Amino acid sequence: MDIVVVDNLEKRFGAVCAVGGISFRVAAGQTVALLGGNGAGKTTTISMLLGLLLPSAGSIRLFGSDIARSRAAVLPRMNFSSPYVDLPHRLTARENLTVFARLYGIRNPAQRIAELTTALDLGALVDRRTGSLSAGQKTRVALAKALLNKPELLLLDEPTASLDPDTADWIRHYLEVFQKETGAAILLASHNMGEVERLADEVLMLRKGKIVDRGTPDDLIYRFGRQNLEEVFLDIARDRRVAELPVLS
Ligand SMILES: Nc1ncnc2c1ncn2[C@@H]1O[C@H](COP(=O)(O)OP(=O)(O)OP(=O)(O)O)[C@@H](O)[C@H]1O
Repeated sequence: MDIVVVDNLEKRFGAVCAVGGISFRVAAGQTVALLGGNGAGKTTTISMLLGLLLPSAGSIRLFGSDIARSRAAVLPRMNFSSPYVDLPHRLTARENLTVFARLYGIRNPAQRIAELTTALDLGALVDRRTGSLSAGQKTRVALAKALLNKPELLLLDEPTASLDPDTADWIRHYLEVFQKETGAAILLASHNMGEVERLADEVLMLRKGKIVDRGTPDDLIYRFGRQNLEEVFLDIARDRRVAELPVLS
């Protein structure tokens, strides 16, 4: 079952075309990754799926409903994590999680927070003020926030940003387990190619708001004749640089 159906989605900011007519689907239990350089349109796409930005054109269907008409019905079934959205600094991590648990109408917030505290190893952090946590610690609290309502659709913008390699690795493992247990659909934006290679069933290569290539990580690596996704990404990025070089007369 398709949880996300995006059709010809566009977002313009004045003269800037941030997202230029992209179409994709994410099925239950599937992870789709948005990959692209700085400014390619990943965050803008995620913001439109969350209903934080209105598309300039195109449509977004989530759980079979047009988000433009049924945002209130679909939002409780989804959640997101982004390093660009800070939780209030003066509250402890537990207080922040409790506020969000209440917003999501979770029946037993204390129990759910305890589960996530164990799962994400937050025991030493959860009663500290959020503003006093390191970037990597905040990332883990943000992930706990994203998992509070056991979302059927999880939007992850750089989910392992600022995490050391060991912590990032077990967070990825935890996301895999969560998806296996719940059948959640995941849309992931990441600059970490190893992460995308490991987690994604399909990769959408974005450049200047357009999908310039797509496929499974293995398919892309094979077609580009490369060893890994990082090399594929560099091929695509370098094409762009060549195309953007000024023409010398
Ligand atoms: N509010 C805004 N007003 C004007 N332009 C914007 C706005 N938000 C994004 N843009 C522009 O839209 C384009 C896409 O930005 P977006 O943040 O979606 O890229 P991204 O792929 O997430 O990049 P990064 O990897 O750097 O996070 C960029 O050119 C950016 O400057």
